[in-house]
Amino acid sequence: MSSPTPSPPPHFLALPRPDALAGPPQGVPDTTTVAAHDFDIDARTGFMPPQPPLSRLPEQWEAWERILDEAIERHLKLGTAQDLTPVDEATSDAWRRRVRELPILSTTDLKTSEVTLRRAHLALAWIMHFYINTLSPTSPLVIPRSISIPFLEVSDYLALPPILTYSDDVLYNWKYREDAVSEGQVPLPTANNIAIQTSFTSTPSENHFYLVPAYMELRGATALSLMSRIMDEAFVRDGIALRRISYYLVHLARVIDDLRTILMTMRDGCDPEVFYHEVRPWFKGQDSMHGGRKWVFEGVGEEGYEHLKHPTEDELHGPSAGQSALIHAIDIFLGVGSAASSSASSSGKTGMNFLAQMQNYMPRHHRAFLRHLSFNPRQLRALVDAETTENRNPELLSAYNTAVTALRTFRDWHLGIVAMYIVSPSRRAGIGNRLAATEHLSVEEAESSGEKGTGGTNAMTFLKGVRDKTASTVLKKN
Ligand code: HEM
Repeated sequence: MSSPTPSPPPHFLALPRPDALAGPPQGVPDTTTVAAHDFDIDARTGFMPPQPPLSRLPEQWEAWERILDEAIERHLKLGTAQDLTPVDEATSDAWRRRVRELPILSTTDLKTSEVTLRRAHLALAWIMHFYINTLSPTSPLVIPRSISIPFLEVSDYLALPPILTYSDDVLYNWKYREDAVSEGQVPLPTANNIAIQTSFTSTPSENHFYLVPAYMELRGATALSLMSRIMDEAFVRDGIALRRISYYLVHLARVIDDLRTILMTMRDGCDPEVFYHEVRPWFKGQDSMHGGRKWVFEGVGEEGYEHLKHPTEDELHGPSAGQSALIHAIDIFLGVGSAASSSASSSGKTGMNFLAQMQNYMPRHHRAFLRHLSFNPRQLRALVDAETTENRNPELLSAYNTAVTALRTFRDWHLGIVAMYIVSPSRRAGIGNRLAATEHLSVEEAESSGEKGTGGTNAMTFLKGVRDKTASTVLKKN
């Protein structure tokens, strides 16, 4: 007699989340992200995870955590700092020597959990940026094998570039404030209960610099749910559905206005001088290096490491909020040319290609979401265009244009932030200082000299271009 067929296990989506450290039991899919099957977006927190990211790797990789702690506790100074003393240099030298002496830890067991991999990417990225940016402005930029090998492997598993990304300093870099959580309770993250886990300088300005975009991401959850509702109504597309779309679009415009208001709270806690001179230089990618020096990832091409590939130039831009999937999603949804046409495969360092390139720096589920959004067969702009011919549905036209204009205004104000945090401090610093040539040019000078943003763009020209593209997305009807 044959044995009875075992009853099917409960659907994996109904299973409890596995322990982030232990990973899922054998044969059970990893559901440690909220909805890895569904773009890892949470209806309440948007692109931010609804539970705090892992704050420390399991014991096996404690050496990375310890060396990162040490860099932070010793307040390592930038190799380009004007006030660098011989003691500072010796402290950084000793720390870098200890990094080189670390064993090459295996990354195989990290693969059991997405959240563990994320923490590994974060830890290794911060260590690498500490390492590179404490070097003197003329040193060769060699990332030692103890870091380069595991970092290239972890980045490969996550399909991310091996560099600090927006997800490492914002999305997965928060914890609950100690005074905000009572025992046994796990609240949702809000602007009132989160703090930052890791920073280069431990200054309030740097913490605030990461918190503001985190607050924006949380507010952005409403934008994502409005988009989803609008897409449902677009499917129905009758008179009532069009009226509802108008209503939701006006609501979306208000949410974008809120994002702008939150952006401007940057001024409440981030000092432009501290940001420009002490925080921003830590973000430098390969393209912002003094003297155009290239980064070398040790181990690549060596025997036993044939699986490692040296990152390309396009994979070594420093972190930028241009990597926030939220703003890209709004762009694509409203049909702003910049992002709507991006396929993340285009190359090139300037203009709209830059935004497409930035998608490669986003967590892969979010990148997949943007791709999904851009392939939506019922594109909103085309719908509004078609439904408002011959003066029909003026309410819909106006609602759509209100949302686009809110986004354009957001970008106007963002330009103001860039002026305040990059242009003005660079002017005050003067441009006589050639040592920090890439950091000390005004935007006008930058435009003519090719000064770059941390993401490697000719910052102001690029940002104005995207703002103008947004402005030209407004639908005009005669
Ligand atoms: C002190 C604060 C900020 C400064 C100095 C700043 C500066 C810049 C710069 C220079 C760029 C050009 C790209 C690059 O090379 O990195 C950029 C792009 C961008 N930034 Fe910011 N940024 C700040 C805060 C924010 C925040 C909080 C957000 C919100 C998520 C944001 C959203 C964007 C977006 C979406 C882009 C891509 C261009 C666009 O879509 O218009 N920025 N930013």
